[in-house]
Amino acid sequence: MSNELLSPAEMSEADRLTIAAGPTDGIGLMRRAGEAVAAEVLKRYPAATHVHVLCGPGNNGGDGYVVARILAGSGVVTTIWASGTPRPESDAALAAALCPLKPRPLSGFDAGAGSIVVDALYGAGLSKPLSGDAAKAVDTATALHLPVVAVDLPSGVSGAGGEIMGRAFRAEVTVTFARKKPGHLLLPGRGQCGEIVLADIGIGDGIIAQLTVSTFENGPDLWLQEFPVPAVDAHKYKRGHVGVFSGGPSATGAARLSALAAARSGAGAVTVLSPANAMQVNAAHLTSVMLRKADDSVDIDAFIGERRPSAFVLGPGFGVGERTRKFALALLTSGHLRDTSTRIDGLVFDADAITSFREAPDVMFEASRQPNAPALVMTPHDGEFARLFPDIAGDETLSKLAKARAAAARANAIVVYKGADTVIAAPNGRAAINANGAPWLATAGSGDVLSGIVAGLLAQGMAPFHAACAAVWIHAEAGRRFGPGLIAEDLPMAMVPVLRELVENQPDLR
Ligand SMILES: NC(=O)C1=CN([C@@H]2O[C@H](COP(=O)(O)OP(=O)(O)OC[C@H]3O[C@@H](n4cnc5c(N)ncnc54)[C@H](O)[C@@H]3O)[C@@H](O)[C@H]2O)[C@@H](O)CC1
Ligand SMILES: Nc1ncnc2c1ncn2[C@@H]1O[C@H](COP(=O)(O)OP(=O)(O)O)[C@@H](O)[C@H]1O
Ligand SMILES: [K+]
Repeated sequence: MSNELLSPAEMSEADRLTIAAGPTDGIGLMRRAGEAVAAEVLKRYPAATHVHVLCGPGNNGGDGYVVARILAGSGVVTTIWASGTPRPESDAALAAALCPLKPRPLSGFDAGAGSIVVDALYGAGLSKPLSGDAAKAVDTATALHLPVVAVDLPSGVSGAGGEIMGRAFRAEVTVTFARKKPGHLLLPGRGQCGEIVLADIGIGDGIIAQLTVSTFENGPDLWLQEFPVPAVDAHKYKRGHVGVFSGGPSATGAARLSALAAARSGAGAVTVLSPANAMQVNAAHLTSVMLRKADDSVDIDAFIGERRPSAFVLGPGFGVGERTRKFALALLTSGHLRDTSTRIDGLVFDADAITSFREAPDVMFEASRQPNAPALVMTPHDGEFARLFPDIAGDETLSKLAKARAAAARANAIVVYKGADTVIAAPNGRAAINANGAPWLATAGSGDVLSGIVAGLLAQGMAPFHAACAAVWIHAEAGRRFGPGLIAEDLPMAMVPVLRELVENQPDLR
């Protein structure tokens, strides 16, 4: 697998383990890193008149000296602009010594039209906001509209969390090594990277395996093995039964969107659970999806007892308040109603089910921590996240990845922290960052569809973290492929070709 995302600390550990295992040494890794960047520059900009390589004082700068040496050796007019000098006897100092070009001070950086910038100022070691000559270099490159090739990360972007520290280069291409870093996928960092090229510099899969990485880029590699495909002798209830709670007569659409998505994602049966006064409205709009009255927890218990649902969605269009809290807690404590052979595989709390606990989030967390509680997946967008986890949301030292992890641990739930860079985090610290979406998904009801897909996959027995990851990826893929004109109603149908490809690519078709 190559979907692991390495923190700066994990990357330097990979570096250390590789060198310890031999035969590659530190300068060997640096040489391969520089060669990969130089090859990319030569391939992409064959007509460049002049390449300006900006070198920092650390190993990122060391990579830059290798790039400059290769480019100059290939006949490209090359200038090095250096900020500080590498620490004596470091790999970077050796790379600088092997480079025949005399560096000029970064303070004087200037470039003519047709030039290319190689940004090798700071990478994984960025420790404070860009300032002084480095910040000025960003401004100069931006003002001159120069194409930038970033080494490892655009300088100023945090590899751990994607934050922009002070200022950052906006690269056309970023060449990174061994594995991507979270900062390549999280916003705003992702927007600064341009195209990301992953170069093999000799850090093997065996080394990465020793790191026990817990952060991944979301994609089929992570969960395809587990993706549900019905067995030959399947019947509809074996494929899972999802219950989706509907709001009142003027707020029923969200639940139906969610229900349809649950059905499309492969649940064998889906029931909309409706207040008595919204039964007619729902009935007028449902065909394959079933309908049943659910006004209170007695109705919920009866449904669970008689119809053996395996997953529920609560929240879309449901309304904020005491009734929602009661329903949520009834579901979280429904374990006692089921024997282990027919337990509820999971709950999805979205929208109003999240907001309803804003005054007393601990009441929900307490219930979700009980040993019998069904697995809980929550799908907050930014606003909902801040209502349930105000202190985590407001902590500016935390990245979106760290926030999602902290929330998942506190709530004992899978947290799908939505947005253009959705993060899926589990209470045990595993997390995935999603990057296949598109802004077409920013349309009313899109989140309702997502909650239904999660429930559909939970009902088919996928483990909660993987169900959430798969749902987010499928939802994003469907929206991205559909493109302009997308509305939430289109998403369930747009999922079909995506699902087909997943099933056809499944390694273990039953
Ligand atoms: N770890 C690995 O496996 C490999 C790392 N390589 C390169 O090494 C880089 C990491 O090297 P380092 O750990 O030396 O880190 P960097 O070269 O990214 O930066 C470290 C240096 O910059 C200074 N610094 C950081 N932020 C600053 C700021 N805003 N203003 C002024 N000074 C600042 C630090 O004090 C330190 O001297 C990677 O990004 C990559 O380019 C490659 O050589 C290949 C192998
Ligand atoms: N710019 C974007 N790029 C990619 N995905 C996006 C973007 N904006 C929103 N989304 C996705 O669209 C969905 C919107 O959900 P949500 O905010 O709950 O909307 P609604 O409440 O209207 O259903 C989420 O899955 C989110 O990740
Ligand atoms: K850089």
